[in-house]
Amino acid sequence: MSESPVLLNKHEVERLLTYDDLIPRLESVMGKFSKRDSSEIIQPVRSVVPIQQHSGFLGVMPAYLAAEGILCTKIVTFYQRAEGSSLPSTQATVLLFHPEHGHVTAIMDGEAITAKRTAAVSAISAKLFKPALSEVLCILGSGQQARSHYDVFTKLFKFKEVTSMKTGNTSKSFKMCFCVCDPVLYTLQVRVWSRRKEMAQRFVNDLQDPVTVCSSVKEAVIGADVIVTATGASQPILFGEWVKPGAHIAAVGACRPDWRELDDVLMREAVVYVDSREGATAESGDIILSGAEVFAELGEVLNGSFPARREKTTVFKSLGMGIQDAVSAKLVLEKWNGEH
Ligand SMILES: NC(=O)C1=CN([C@@H]2O[C@H](COP(=O)(O)OP(=O)(O)OC[C@H]3O[C@@H](n4cnc5c(N)ncnc54)[C@H](O)[C@@H]3O)[C@@H](O)[C@H]2O)C=CC1
Ligand SMILES: O=C([O-])C1=[NH+]CCC1
Repeated sequence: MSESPVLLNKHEVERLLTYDDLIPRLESVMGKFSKRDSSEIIQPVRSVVPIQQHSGFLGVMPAYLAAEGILCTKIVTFYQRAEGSSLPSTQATVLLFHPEHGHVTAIMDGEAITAKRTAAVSAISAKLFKPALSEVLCILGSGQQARSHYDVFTKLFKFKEVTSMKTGNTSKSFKMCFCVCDPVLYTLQVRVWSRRKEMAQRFVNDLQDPVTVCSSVKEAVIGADVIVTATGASQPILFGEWVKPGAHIAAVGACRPDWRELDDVLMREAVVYVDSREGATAESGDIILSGAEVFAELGEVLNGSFPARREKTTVFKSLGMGIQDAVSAKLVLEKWNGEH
């Protein structure tokens, strides 16, 4: 008889899954995935069941990683929620199986995994594609993904923007720090926009570090070097005409073939990277409806088959992959096993 599966709740998964451990595993698995060796990795495009009556979707995301001995599936629901709803719009459970015997070895919360692995993958894209001198980060949206992206981007990268010496404003939104190599005061600069300004303000109130709340997308993105779009929008909110040439956009929302976050101008002018070509051509409205050409998968850059065109405006269109959940869940289980 197989042992009962390990059950891990959101709190435990959040505690055990750290970006430092996760990022190298994601880089490795995405690089391998992009070699399309089916004796190594099998990951079909997600199956999605629309729940039209309730503006929701159920997705099933299986993956098998032979060399790592990981057999996994995530079951995820995502809903278009009214602003301020107390229910999370993305909820998930991840199941790990014994690849040889087929029984379930672990059942764990997938909300924390989804939040952290998505943000970690966007951070990998930023590491590869953001301009060498990136001073301003802009986050569109103030939900779960916005928060995990804020956490990992500010952990990995430093953003700053020159500010006038005279505006020595030391409020929460503008914490000053002194740069010893240049006698100018700098402001650590992160900007957030959300549909309702009070939601963006609530987001900022939970943070230790200074973040500027913006009243419009245009105000938030003008001059930004890195832009994260993490919204439930189904129509474009980010327009190419506002985007600084050379900026990097990590586009996380709009995961349906008829949903958009980015307009045609941006999609056609940027060099477009995706997590999976099959996923992008089946599920991304930004790609399908704009007719934009996909330049490469993130994994193809990670495994050296395609270049990172950092000098251009770049879009990384993320949809989420079962292999990302699989390596995250395995990491969580390994850590848990190490403690018990
Ligand atoms: N690429 C990936 O791997 C993943 C993508 N997602 C997608 O990322 C997006 C954000 O997910 P969560 O942070 O979990 O959701 P959330 O509900 O926590 O946050 C959504 C944010 O989008 C805003 N928003 C909703 N409708 C909007 C509209 N029409 N225009 C502008 N803003 C709007 C909300 O105000 C909120 O700030 C969703 O589209 C979700 O499906 C979620 C998980 C993984
Ligand atoms: O990868 C994922 O879990 C999701 N992508 C879009 C909604 C959920």
